Amino acid sequence: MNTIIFENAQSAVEKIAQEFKVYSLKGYPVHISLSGGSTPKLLFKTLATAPYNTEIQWQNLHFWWGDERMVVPTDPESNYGEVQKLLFDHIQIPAENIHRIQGENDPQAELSRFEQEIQTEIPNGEFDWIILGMGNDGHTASLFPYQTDFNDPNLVVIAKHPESGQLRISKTAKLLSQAKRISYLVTGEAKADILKEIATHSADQLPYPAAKIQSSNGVTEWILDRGAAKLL
Ligand SMILES: O=C1O[C@H](COP(=O)(O)O)[C@@H](O)[C@H](O)[C@H]1O
Repeated sequence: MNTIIFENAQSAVEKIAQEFKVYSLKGYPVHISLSGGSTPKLLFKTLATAPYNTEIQWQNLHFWWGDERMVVPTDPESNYGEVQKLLFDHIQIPAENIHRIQGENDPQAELSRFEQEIQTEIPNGEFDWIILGMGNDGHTASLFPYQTDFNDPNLVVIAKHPESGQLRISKTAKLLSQAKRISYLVTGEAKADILKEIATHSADQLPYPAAKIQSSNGVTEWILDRGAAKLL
């Protein structure tokens, strides 16, 4: 397990924010996939403030999501809606650089539309950077333990949250693993036990998608704070 451990969550997200700047200065379009849930909110707030809000060349960055809940963007559950509120409303970024999953649409129709958008924009299916989170149950994106088909040949899939039944659209394990770089951002002591399990077992012994999904030909890293890493 390739871990980078920071003193606190703010230092961890600052590291990621600096990487956004590095990618944005490359001078060509860079495709970045964001995660949802609670963990990355601090990252989005940090990116919206100085120096990142003005130093990052936002016009070079294209934003996608690993998953989306099938809700309208104004719903607090919307992964896109949170980024819009915390980040996009505070920076200058061309609308065409934002490739959201349209959670307000019919799931089947949106699955096809979004898959087509990926194929058009990224024909080789290799995202430059995919930032993922991990739920307390070991899910990542909306790929949940015991219900994920790791051999699904498609790029995206309709998933159902195992407890709430909420419908979601998620990138598949196949598409995620084609990324040039995968960074799991995990913070807080609540995730310490599961991180220890992942660090001490081989992925095939575990049911957790977060343990199994890695970049096939690139880098996979775990960006952690002290709390999450306390049992490692
Ligand atoms: O449901 C989700 O959860 C995971 C982890 O979320 P967190 O609240 O524990 O940070 C997230 O990566 C995923 O995008 C989201 O839809």
